[in-house]
Amino acid sequence: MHGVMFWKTGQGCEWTKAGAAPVFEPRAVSHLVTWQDGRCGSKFLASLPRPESHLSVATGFGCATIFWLLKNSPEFLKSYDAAGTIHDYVVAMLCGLTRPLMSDQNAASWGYFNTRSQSWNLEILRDAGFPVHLLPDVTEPGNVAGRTSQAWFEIPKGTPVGVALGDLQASVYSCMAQRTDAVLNISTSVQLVASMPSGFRPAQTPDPAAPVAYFPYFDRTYLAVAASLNGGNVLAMFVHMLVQWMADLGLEVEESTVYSRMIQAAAQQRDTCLTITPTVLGERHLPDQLASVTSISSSDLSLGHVTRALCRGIVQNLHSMLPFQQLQEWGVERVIGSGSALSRNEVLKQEVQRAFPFPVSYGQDVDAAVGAALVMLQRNLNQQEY
Ligand SMILES: Nc1ncnc2c1ncn2[C@@H]1O[C@H](COP(=O)(O)OP(=O)(O)O)[C@@H](O)[C@H]1O
Ligand SMILES: O=C(CO)[C@@H](O)[C@H](O)[C@H](O)[C@H](O)COP(=O)(O)O
Repeated sequence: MHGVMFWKTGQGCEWTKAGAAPVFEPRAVSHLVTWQDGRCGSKFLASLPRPESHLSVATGFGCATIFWLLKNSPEFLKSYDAAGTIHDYVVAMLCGLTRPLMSDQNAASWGYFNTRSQSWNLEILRDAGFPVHLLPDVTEPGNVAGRTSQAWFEIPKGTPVGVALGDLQASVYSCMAQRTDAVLNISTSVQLVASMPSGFRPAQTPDPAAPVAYFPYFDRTYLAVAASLNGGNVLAMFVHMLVQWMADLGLEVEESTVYSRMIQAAAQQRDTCLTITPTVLGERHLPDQLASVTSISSSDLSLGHVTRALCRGIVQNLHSMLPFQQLQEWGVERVIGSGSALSRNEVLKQEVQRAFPFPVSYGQDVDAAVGAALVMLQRNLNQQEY
């Protein structure tokens, strides 16, 4: 939802026949710059104008990436006249839109978008030389963006298509049954999310040092989100490191074997004094603070100790961003756990259960695609065109 890609209007894709059914293939498009992109360092971000928004701008956010390209690859930017998140691109191609349309959820994720006035910071951006023609039009999530211009995978031509939602908001919508639920997703990264009461309005100025951001949800409500950049990817890095060390030592081992053995070892090692702060990738609010290992004693060096400490560290890092007691103050009564890094790792589940002062349950259909479908069904069911 923070990422950006570019394309040429009218040449973004080509519809071809795959067997009997039409499919579209990308044509004059750029690669995707994702939320994980690290090209905008602290110095570069500090050189950007201050947004008129409650959300600050971090590396991997669409507008920061465009600013970077403007400074470092202006010729690249000149080759395109449309931009959006990758899901905005898909909607634009499906419907043959000449101008991309974006939900305020994705616009807020790009930065330089004011959720109160529902508008881009056009003046600030123009003054900084930003190519404002690349900013999509914005509409409310749940609105229809257009109709399919072709039949597509059994979906008939002329079917209404909703404007793309933020993937985080769509995942939350799929599983947050009540306002007293919080959602904890641990996949590549981690998000801990709680819903704010309907009258809640975030402060009007951005605070780059704040670990909790307020992302727009539906009907002018907000989600409080602690989005950590260090989740399952840290475990994946650890596994990759071990596999590489083994290869350097002349031994071959599959990553899947390492995952299962290390989880098994840590499951038997119920506690450890080893402390790992797992922020290998920094955090948006503390980009330069990297990972560390402390309290290393000779008795805590086994694979079980290290894996337990790593899993605990991921949960503790999240707690340092959004103390779990704060959730209690917001009225949270239950945590819904989701994400493949969590569902596949018993030790991470134990550490979550140990740290949260609430019951943790695991959703069956926690999925952005399910959330997007539910939004369109529930919010448009009574509209005339259905
Ligand atoms: N065999 C495994 N056992 C346990 N955890 C795994 C295994 N393989 C991957 N993971 C964890 O799941 C995380 C998410 O993996 P993946 O499914 O590839 O990504 P995503 O869910 O973000 O698309 C990885 O970062 C890693 O921590
Ligand atoms: O960064 C945030 C929220 O700020 C995430 O929602 C991010 O944009 C990603 O879309 C999500 O992390 C989902 O990706 P992944 O962890 O499943 O790879």
